[in-house]
Amino acid sequence: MRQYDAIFIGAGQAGPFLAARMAENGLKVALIERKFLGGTCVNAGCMPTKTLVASARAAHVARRAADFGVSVGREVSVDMSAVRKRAQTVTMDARKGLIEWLGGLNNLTIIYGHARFIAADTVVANGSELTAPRIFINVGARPVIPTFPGIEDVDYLTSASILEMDTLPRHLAVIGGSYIGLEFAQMYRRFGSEVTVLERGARLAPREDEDISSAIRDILAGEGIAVHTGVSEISFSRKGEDILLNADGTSRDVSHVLVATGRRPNTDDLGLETAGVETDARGYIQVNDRLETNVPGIWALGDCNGHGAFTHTSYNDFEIVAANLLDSEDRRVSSRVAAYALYIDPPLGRVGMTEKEARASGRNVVVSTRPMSRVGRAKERSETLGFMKVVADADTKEILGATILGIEGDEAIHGFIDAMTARTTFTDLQWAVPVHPTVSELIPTLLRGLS
Ligand SMILES: Cc1cc2nc3c(=O)[nH]c(=O)nc-3n(C[C@H](O)[C@H](O)[C@H](O)COP(=O)(O)OP(=O)(O)OC[C@H]3O[C@@H](n4cnc5c(N)ncnc54)[C@H](O)[C@@H]3O)c2cc1C
Ligand SMILES: NC(=O)c1ccc[n+]([C@@H]2O[C@H](COP(=O)([O-])OP(=O)(O)OC[C@H]3O[C@@H](n4cnc5c(N)ncnc54)[C@H](O)[C@@H]3O)[C@@H](O)[C@H]2O)c1
Repeated sequence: MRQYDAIFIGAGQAGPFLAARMAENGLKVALIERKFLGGTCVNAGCMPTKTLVASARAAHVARRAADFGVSVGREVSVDMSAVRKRAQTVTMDARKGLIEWLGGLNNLTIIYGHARFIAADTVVANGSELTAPRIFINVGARPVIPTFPGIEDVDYLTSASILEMDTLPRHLAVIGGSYIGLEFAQMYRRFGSEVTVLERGARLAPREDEDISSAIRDILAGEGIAVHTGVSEISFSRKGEDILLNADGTSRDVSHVLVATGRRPNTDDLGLETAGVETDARGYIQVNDRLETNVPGIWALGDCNGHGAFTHTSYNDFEIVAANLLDSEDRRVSSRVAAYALYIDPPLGRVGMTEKEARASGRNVVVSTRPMSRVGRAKERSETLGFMKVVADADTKEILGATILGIEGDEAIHGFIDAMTARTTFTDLQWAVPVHPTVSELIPTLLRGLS
């Protein structure tokens, strides 16, 4: 039995940073990873996909070159092998950086293998038993594959396996019209594939407000993506080299299928029952506001605790636990302002409540919207699709949430993230003097629309 001060299971976007802090503080730490350091974000998530999104945007801009008075000479084509290589390079550089950094730390041992609890303070990995008074779980999540009839007979793709593609699909069907599905749908359309999106919900990105879902649909349909919502019965069969996709009685002959119907936590083969760690019905580890599980000495960070499904929320979990354990602070997950982006182009930047959530809260809600066609930066770049919207409490003047669907919306939303984190009222911001010509310059005008 090997004795440590702390054991980390999974090297995602929280564990390695906390492991490093502890090792630097002189604690003896084991970091167990069954695949690659950096987890989903580095190896099969944010980094490769945003690199691919950038390639797809380059193709899109090149096709629109004439709109800017620029000639590119001949028809734009995409070398999928070079596109894939570029994404792999970004991933490999990041992974290599982690291997060098973590591998060079004193007091930190990296163990490659699947870890499983055999007691509340003991795990087994690669046949060795390791014990520690503190165990941190950062095991992430994986794609959910619904039991569609015939799915096992076809070589469907997931968000991970599609990253290995180095040829262009003739026709890509995307099942699931949310973050993963929409990013890949637009990307492959821009690479040159025919793309069909099938979403079970009544609209795309069903968690967003209806006006946002509808604008997203317009953006994607405008690029020639076929969008079908409210789809309930999906089945598959083989048709020679192709796949016959049947959805609500309509058959489509497609060359590839991407299943992007959500993710589930990697908590089903972890021995959590043996350790006595509680999960909810969907397998998410139950934690309190300080990310402690019901078992003293065991914490859960990142996607597996169900309090966030993003790299920045996982990293913030690290910050919370590090502050509480190493810096004598009292940080809590409930003080986090929820924010994220959807990386279609133009992107969707989001923070806080949707309008629907704000109205359901029973507050006296005021809303202001402005189209991106009012933004100088958008006009100058000939990219005026989308709009911005802010939702506030008319009584307290609190900003409850904001959305920027439009060029640079993922960056401009940070004005709202910062304001909400600082609990600034909208009246304080209405007379800010922004820089011209930026996307953010319309924000004071947007806020003046609240009163
Ligand atoms: C296609 C895609 C695109 C995304 N894009 C974005 C984006 O643009 N922005 C964003 O914020 N988020 C994005 N995400 C989400 C983001 O990748 C995750 O939220 C982020 O990686 C945080 O995950 P984590 O720290 O919980 O664990 P992960 O990064 O998932 O890492 C968990 C690690 O644990 C390991 N592991 C699991 N079980 C065991 C075990 N029993 N023993 C040993 N090791 C184990 C796994 O191999 C893995 O390496 C995207 C996700 C996907 C799939
Ligand atoms: N930009 C980002 O930050 C980013 C990008 C990609 C992924 N992610 C993370 O990955 C997570 C998973 O993303 P996701 O898009 O797979 O999941 P999701 O849960 O966001 O969306 C899944 C979609 O599939 C639909 N769906 C479910 N079952 C279906 C069925 N049988 N037929 C048709 N449609 C069906 C759902 O209605 C939903 O719209 C997200 O929660 C997010 O945190 C983040």
